[in-house]
Amino acid sequence: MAKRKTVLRVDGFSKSYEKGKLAVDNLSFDVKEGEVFALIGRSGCGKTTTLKLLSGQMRPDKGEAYVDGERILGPHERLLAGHDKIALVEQDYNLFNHQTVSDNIKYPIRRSSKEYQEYRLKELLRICQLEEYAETRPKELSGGQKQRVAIARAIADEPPVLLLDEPFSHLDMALRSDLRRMVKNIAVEANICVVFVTHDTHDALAMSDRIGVMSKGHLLQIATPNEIYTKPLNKYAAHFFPHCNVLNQEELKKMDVERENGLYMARPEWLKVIDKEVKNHTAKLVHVDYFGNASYGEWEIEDGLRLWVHHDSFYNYEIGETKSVVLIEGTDWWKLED
Ligand SMILES: Nc1ncnc2c1ncn2[C@@H]1O[C@H](COP(=O)(O)OP(=O)(O)OP(=O)(O)O)[C@@H](O)[C@H]1O
Repeated sequence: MAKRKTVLRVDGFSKSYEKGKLAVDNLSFDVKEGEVFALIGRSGCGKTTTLKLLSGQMRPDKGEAYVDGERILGPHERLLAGHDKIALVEQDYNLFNHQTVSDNIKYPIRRSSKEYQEYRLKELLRICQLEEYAETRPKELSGGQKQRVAIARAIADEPPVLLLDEPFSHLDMALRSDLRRMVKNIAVEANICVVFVTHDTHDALAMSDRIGVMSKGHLLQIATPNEIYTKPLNKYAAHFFPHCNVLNQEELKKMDVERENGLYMARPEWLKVIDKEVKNHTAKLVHVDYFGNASYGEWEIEDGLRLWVHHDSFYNYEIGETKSVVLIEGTDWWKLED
């Protein structure tokens, strides 16, 4: 595959609101053309502040960002807020409710020729699946449709970078799936690099090429969704995905697993329930989280030692039932850093 060029480079961003308390702490990352990059992390870890620094709403105390090699200016260096090369879609969409969808989308390119405006509008209505709503006003649209208009308007002027703040937080599961696909298509088709912040680990895993895990203002780990899921750096990154098993050396010993001191992780899919009795692996089912297409069973191996196990949709275990829980072949406990 051809090497993609870096479009956005963030170099050592730091920002504090209060003296001595860094909201963003020496943050560096880069995003390539056509790439979707997710920033995930617990509430208050600095995700929104990072987007505000990037979108030019706020000035970093330290550090710089570059788009196509050109330093982006802070709000104190510009007459108008924001950047032409970086578009931000905020959670509340900020659409013009008294104008039609078409007028909203054409707003950023209103100074271009009429021919270009019409050509671009047609293209954006198609990409964002809004053709039938061209003459509708935003107040008559659903949340998902409004989100699509906001994205179409943000990319109208062909910015190389698109920032999305919690893009799908108001939407139901079916719509989220459609929009994830749309954003991914936009990134590839228009060669835009997309940075989005989210609390939703499904959105991050399903949509991004790489994920940055933030903690207390800094980036803990940057990796592909698969690496983040299977090889998280530490307990914080591991627990970002629910139903995660993190055990220490002593706990592993109870299952005859000998390891050096430290913490170890196994995803629920790495474990399975078998009928055969296996010494030190017998477990009682104490709880089930049911999701329709699958479920997660909490199995108690010893008093207090519980493991989450992924069950497929055909499981028929009863609470209180005793079986054995073992690792599936080809998987192993993953060592986490402190
Ligand atoms: N305007 C502000 N004044 C003072 N402190 C702020 C301000 N905005 C954010 N903070 C603090 O900065 C830190 C980072 O906040 P930020 O909103 O960037 O986090 P976040 O990861 O986006 O959180 P969430 O997921 O809840 O939106 C937090 O400790 C927050 O309390």
